[in-house]
Amino acid sequence: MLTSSVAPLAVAVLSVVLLSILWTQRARRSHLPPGPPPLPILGNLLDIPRKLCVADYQPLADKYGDVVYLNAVTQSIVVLGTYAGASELLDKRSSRYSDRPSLVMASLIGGDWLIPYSGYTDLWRQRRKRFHEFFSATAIREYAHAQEVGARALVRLLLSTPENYFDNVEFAFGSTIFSSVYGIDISSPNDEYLVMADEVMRIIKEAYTPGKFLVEVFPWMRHVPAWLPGMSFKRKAAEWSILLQEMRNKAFDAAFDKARRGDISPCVLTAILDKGSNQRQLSEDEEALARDVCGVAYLGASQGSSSTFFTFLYAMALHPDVQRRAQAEIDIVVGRSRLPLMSDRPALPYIDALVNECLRWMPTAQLGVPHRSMADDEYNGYLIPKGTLVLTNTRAIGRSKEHYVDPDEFRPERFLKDGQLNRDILSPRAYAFGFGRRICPGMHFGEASLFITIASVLHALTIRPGLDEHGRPSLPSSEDVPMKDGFLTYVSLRPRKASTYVLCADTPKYLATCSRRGLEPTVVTVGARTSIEDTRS
Ligand code: HEM
Repeated sequence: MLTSSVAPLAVAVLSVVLLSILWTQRARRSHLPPGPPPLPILGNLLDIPRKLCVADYQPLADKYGDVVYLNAVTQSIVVLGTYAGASELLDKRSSRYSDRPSLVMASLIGGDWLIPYSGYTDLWRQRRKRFHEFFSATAIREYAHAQEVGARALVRLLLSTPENYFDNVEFAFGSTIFSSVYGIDISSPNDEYLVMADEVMRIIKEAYTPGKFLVEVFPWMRHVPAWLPGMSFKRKAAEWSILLQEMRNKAFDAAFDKARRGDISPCVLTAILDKGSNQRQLSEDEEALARDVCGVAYLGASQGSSSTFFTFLYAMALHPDVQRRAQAEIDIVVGRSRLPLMSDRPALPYIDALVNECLRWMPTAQLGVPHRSMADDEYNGYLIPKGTLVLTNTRAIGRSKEHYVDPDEFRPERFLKDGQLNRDILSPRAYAFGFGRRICPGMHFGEASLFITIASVLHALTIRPGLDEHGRPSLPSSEDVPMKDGFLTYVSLRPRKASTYVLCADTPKYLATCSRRGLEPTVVTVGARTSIEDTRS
């Protein structure tokens, strides 16, 4: 009796609850930013460009505007196309937008300490704070020498094997960060630390590719035994976690040993040791933190600097006028008998402007690195739901007419006024290195490395278009040039005429040693031009 009278009431209540849920969801959806209409269940999965690369994404931006909303099954994605939008959300409201997407594979490979990928956690805050201490604008002055040595190593390699410039560039930036962090000099691309770090980079790329592993869609799979069919991801993760730990510890242990013996040049590790609670001794926690900070530096650094340098090479081949102007500035300030030094930087504003222009014209992370929102938010009347992945179209910002005149042109002088950097023009460091609490903590190091490497290479070499199969100069349009791959065959490097200098790691010391021992510095003839090269390494 009771049952028969309650049943209709229960059905009515349930219907009201369901309707109100549906109504709320619909109302929420109607406040979302514009985007392609979603399909049932899949959402916009089929609209999302496979690699979410900027060229594929642009038609969506052209159609739906500066804030585009996409939904991949259950994952909300927002792509911001203006500096104002990105700065408002990611800089000003940084406390709500500083998380990262969390991936099961990341925790299976033990990657919680990897600053770029970890969530907005206490562990991340601690590591990031420590990282910043050793890579602030002031702290990086300590590594100027290592950066100069790296730039010279690259010049030497490019003079001897210009056709291998791709590997040479990657090696030079990799070895520079290694010696800045661990005080370890790396003399060959086959060095075990470098090989290991590159392998780890490859693993990280694979492990952090969204949708690559089914376990990201069905997280319960992580609890299924590894020997069952379809569980190869678990075996992979176990192997990878060993490699990741090896990479974190091997160079650190070797450098730590050298530091204890006092047999190491100033580097991040020595700076950490000097700041430790007890001279050159670290507590267990301090040591774990130090291992993480040092390990992350190589992984963070390796991508940004070299891909911006490839942009530079391409831009120089395309714009010989810019190249000539940059070389003229270097020749006047530095002269032809030595390579540029970091201390020349204040007198080389055009080179600084050139670095800026490379970062603006083709930013490395063209859709930024995803930030994840931590609470519902509202922007320009649109709802940005909690858990949304926010991407920034940094390429569109760099090419925006709102900030730059003739934005598609490669013109470093846009950043200069009265021979100095013009602070009124939006600097690419405001977006090319990301935003807010997640902004790249290695930006000062990265910029300085680019400056000295670009100045040194321009001093020694001329960059020209590569040749096509008929031997004619050929350069694809910038739209067709991928950031790295496929870009190799298009540039050729030639030594500049009439420059003679010493290409060794520590020129004054080398010359002093030569004169003390009554030795002549080694002279090597390269192409049309004579240079003096240190053959010790
Ligand atoms: C031209 C060179 C570089 C460029 C263009 C660049 C760009 C970026 C970008 C776009 C991000 C993502 C920021 C965000 O999420 O908003 C980032 C993060 C990061 N970068 Fe760089 N970077 C460069 C050099 C370096 C160097 C030299 C280091 C290390 C010494 C480094 C270490 C890092 C780290 C650790 C993060 C993660 C920050 C976090 O998630 O909290 N980067 N970088």
